[in-house]
Amino acid sequence: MRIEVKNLSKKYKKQHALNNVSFTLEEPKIYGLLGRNGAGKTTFMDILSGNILASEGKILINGKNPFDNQELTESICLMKEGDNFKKDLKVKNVLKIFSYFYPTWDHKLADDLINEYNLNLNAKIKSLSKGMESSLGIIVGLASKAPITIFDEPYIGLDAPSRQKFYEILLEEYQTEKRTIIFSTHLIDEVSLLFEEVLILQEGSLVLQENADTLRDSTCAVSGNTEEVELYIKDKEVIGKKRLAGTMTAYIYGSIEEAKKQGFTAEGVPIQELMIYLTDGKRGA
Ligand SMILES: Nc1ncnc2c1ncn2[C@@H]1O[C@H](COP(=O)(O)OP(=O)(O)OP(=O)(O)O)[C@@H](O)[C@H]1O
Repeated sequence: MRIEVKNLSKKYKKQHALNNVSFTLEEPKIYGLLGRNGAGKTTFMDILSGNILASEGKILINGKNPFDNQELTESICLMKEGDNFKKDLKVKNVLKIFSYFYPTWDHKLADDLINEYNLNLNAKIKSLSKGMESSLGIIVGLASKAPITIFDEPYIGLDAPSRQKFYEILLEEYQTEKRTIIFSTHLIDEVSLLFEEVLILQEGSLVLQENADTLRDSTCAVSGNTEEVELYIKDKEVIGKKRLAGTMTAYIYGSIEEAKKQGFTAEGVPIQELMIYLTDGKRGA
């Protein structure tokens, strides 16, 4: 499904959670939506899911507005870090409700995942541990097979092996059937290999949208004497610069080898580091 975000803003009183954001998600991919606390990620995901209205601008999914549009909301599954389910329901009731709601629901996958995560179907949500409740969120998100599936830090309380299992199953499922998966996470190092495209929000604005392989393979951090680095990057595409006491690190699109040949210190830029750099309010260029 094609998602077009057009001049999207959301204001809470005077606070801009999103400020004139525009981008397009063209095709089914695994998108990483990154940004620091309060950057506007959850607000964006809530508007996309049709849960809240934008103050200005719009999101169109295949040309239509998701707010109050059942046909579209059946195609979108948003699982947040908690409070996805009513506390008095049993696990089996939750599965039944979501299976009715999503026409694409995969019963077999849901059953397999319930076994995998060892959940008791008769347990009430309020009796589940944080990790167990997170597992159920992951199970519902995956089994919904919704063409747009959104995970907003869904792993609170999940231990590392359980998260690893989730990433593996997500990839397996995605490889058998592509869908748009939007993943918001603070565990960037852990998840970044899953991403095919990365979007970074900073204080309500989009500061980067890029193919993840391009970020991994075609960006580098070049460090050295400020004047020499400035000269070297003059004709290059620069993502940003960081200065420190006569030295400079420039984040650029370019080859590590080439920069090394010129005598600079050069290394790849992990997505985590790029995110920190791009969202550092004090960065100086
Ligand atoms: N219901 C609300 N009422 C008032 N302000 C809100 C509300 N929801 C979000 N905000 C504000 O909007 C901004 C963006 O919040 P949002 O939850 O979208 O960020 P986020 O990127 O998801 O953050 P985090 O990584 O901490 O979850 C923040 O400044 C937040 O305080």
